[in-house]
Amino acid sequence: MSTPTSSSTSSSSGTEQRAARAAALDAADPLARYVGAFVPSADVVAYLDGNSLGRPTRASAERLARFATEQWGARLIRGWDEEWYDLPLTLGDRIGAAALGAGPGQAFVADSTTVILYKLVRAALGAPSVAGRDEVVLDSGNFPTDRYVLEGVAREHGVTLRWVAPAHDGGVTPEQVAEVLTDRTALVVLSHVAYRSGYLSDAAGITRLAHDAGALVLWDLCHSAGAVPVELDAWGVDLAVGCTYKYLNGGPGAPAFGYVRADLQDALTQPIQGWMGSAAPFEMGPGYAPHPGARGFLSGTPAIVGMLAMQDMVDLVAEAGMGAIRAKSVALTELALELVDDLLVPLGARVASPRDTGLRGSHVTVDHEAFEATLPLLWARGVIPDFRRPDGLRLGLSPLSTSFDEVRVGVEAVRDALAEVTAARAR
Ligand SMILES: Cc1ncc(COP(=O)(O)O)c(C=O)c1O
Ligand SMILES: Nc1c(O)cccc1C(=O)C[C@H](N)C(=O)O
Repeated sequence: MSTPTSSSTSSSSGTEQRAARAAALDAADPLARYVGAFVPSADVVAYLDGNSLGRPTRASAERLARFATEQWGARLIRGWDEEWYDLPLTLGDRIGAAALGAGPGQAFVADSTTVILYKLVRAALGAPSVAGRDEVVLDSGNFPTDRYVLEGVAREHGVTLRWVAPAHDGGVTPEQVAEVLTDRTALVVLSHVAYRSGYLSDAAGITRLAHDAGALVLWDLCHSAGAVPVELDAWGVDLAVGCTYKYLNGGPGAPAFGYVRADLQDALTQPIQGWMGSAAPFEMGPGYAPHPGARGFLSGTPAIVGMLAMQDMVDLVAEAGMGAIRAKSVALTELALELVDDLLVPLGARVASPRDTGLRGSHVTVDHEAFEATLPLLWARGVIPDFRRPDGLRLGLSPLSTSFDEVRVGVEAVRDALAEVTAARAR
C-alpha cells in the first residue's frame, strides 16, 4: 500500500484524537468480536462496500471447501433427497426468523432479486383483491433493476406507472405515497432503504396506507436485510424481495430471497411455471400445477452452491440479534458522518444521506464532483468505498464486519485522496 501524502487539512494531533476515539468505540463495542469472524484481505485496510458485496465469513470459507468433498462429492445425487430439495425453504425460514420478522412458510431463496421481483409483481397484479386496478406506484430514485422490471411489466401487462420523486435526501415519505394512491392502485413497489442515499422509509406506515387504499405492497429489502430491523409479519407486508450478497454475506451472485404473506399464497399465481415450483416435480406429469405454499414461487433447480455462504452469516445475525446489529449500524454511520463533517465537508463534499438516524440505513453517501477520480488512489491504498455516478461516494458499513477504526482509516484516506486530486486539478 502506498502512503497517502499529507494534505494541508491533516494534523497529527487531529489524527491521534480521531484514532483514540475510534479505538474507544471499538473497545466498548459489544459486537466487536464478530469482526474476527470474517476472512481478512491482506491488502485492504478499510472495506466500506459491504452494501454491494459482504465479506466472506471464515466459517463460509471452510463450508465452501468442505462442500465439494463431503456433500456434493460424497452424497452426489442423494443430496437432493437428503437436504438440497428443501434448502430454498428451510433457509428462507432461517433468514425470515433472523432478519425479516417473518414466521415460517413465507420466505424462500431462489433466482436473483430481479427475477423474484418480476415474479412477485406479476403475481400481485393477478391477485383477485386488486382485480380491475391498473396502476403501480413506484419511486423514480429506486435501484435501476426495480425501475426496469416495472417498466417491462407495465408494457406487457398494460398497467400505468405512477412515479414518486424522492426528496433531496432520497426519501419517499408516507405523505408522498398518499398523494398518488387511488382506487386504481394495484401495487406499491418501494425500497425500504434507498440504494443511493440510504434513506430508510417508513415501511409500516406506507404498508398501512397502501392497504387502506386497497392496494398490495412489495418491499425491496436489499439494503435492509441483515443491517436494519424488518418486521414483515407485524407490518402486514404482502410481498418482499432482497439480496443475500450484501449484509447476509452470501457471496457474489448468491440467490435472492422472496417473501409472500402466508394468507396470500393461495391467491397468487407466479408467471415462471417451472418444475421445481410444481406440485409434484418428480412425477414429471403432463401439465403444471403449482405447489401449495411458498414452494410454488420457485421455478428451476435451486442454486445450492450459492446458498452455502449465507447460512453462516444468518447464524451470526441470529446470534447477535437485529437490535444489537442496528445499534452498531447507527453508531457506525454516526461516526462516519462526524468524520465526513470534519474532514470532507471542508473540501467541498456534501452529505447526501439523512442526518436523522431514524431515517438512515447502514450506509452514508457523500457527493463531490472529484470523487470518481479518487477511486484509483483509494483502491491502491487498500481503501474500498463504493461510488455511484455522477458524484456519490457510498460508505457501506456492515455492522458485524466493520470496525469503528476502519471507518476512521477509510474517511481519512478519502480526505487525503480528495485533497490530492483537487490540488492536482488546481495546478
Ligand atoms: C435495491 C436493489 N434492488 C435490487 C438489486 C439487484 O438485484 P440483482 O441481485 O438481481 O442484481 C440491488 C443491487 O444490486 C439493489 O440495491
Ligand atoms: N450486485 C452487484 C454486482 O453484481 C456488481 C456490483 C455491484 C452490485 C450491487 O449490488 C450494487 C448495489 N445493489 C447498489 O446498491 O449499488
